[in-house]
Amino acid sequence: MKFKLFRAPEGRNGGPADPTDAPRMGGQVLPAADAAAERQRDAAATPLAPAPKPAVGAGGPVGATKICARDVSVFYGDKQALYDVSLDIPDKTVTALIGPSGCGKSTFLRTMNRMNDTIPHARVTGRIEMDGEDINAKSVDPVLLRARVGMVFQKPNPFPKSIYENVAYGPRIHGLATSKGELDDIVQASLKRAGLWEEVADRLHSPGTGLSGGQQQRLVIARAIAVEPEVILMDEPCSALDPIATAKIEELIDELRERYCIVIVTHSMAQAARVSQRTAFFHLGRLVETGDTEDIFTNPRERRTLDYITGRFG
Ligand SMILES: Nc1ncnc2c1ncn2[C@@H]1O[C@H](COP(=O)(O)OP(=O)(O)OP(=O)(O)O)[C@@H](O)[C@H]1O
Repeated sequence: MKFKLFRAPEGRNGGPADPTDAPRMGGQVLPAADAAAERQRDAAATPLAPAPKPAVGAGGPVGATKICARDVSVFYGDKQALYDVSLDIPDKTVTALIGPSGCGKSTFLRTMNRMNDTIPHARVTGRIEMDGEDINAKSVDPVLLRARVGMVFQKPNPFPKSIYENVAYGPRIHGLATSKGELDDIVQASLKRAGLWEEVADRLHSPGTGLSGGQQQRLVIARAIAVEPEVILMDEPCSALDPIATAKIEELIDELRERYCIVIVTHSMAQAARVSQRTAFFHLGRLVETGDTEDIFTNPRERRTLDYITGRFG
């Protein structure tokens, strides 16, 4: 059962990955730049890149455009954090947002489910459409939007409730199950899809906070999946995890992309190369370049992208 994103119908208007692991793609070893991602250095502002062309990514064909951002700027009070970003995000694809610290990756990620609305003094201009609908329209209920565009944060944040309740909470408040049996099925299916079922099946009523960090992150992903999202936003989902837990989440991301549109912010060049089919490079609040991940890492158009992925700044 699906719930509606909009309150009323509206017309169409409009932790690092393993640091020893150099990014690899198509058998080619790419420049290791993860260490450099920790460093910061200013550089000149960059021109706006054109919207990306549909293309075939490293891991297979990318889907049709799911989210379309046009001329998106974000201000925190008087300070502008994002400048006229135009980017098409394809469905059933992992899109990685990369760039040095403070370049606006998380700010842009948050525009896609209106999380910036929750930040005092944050103001968003421009237009963002999901399936052709303006997500900032007055008729859009941000709570429903955030169920359809789920978010996973850097630090796993399970509710202080049982594993079962963590996953059941969303479907219950959104009325996605009509019986306890149906709710049980949703919980089980979500935990399975998040690759956690085998590990927690015998302790569903234990606290979610008692799980390991990697398990907690998979629980949070199960929680997001349980309300049938179409898009999953991930803000450095592995940065608090060890390499083994990171590898599990990366495998999971690869599986999830068959069903969802996934956007991931990562500081790890190796991770972006491993998990994404599309990459967008941000610098100083501007989108510098976007394209197939393989192209961005092996043959970037912009000098600044090359300098970043080869660790000349970060
Ligand atoms: N809530 C906020 N209030 C004021 N300024 C903010 C806020 N959040 C972010 N900023 C500023 O906006 C700019 C972009 O920040 P953002 O967190 O989006 O960058 P980022 O690329 O995700 O950085 P990082 O990789 O370090 O997480 C930075 O200058 C940051 O200081």
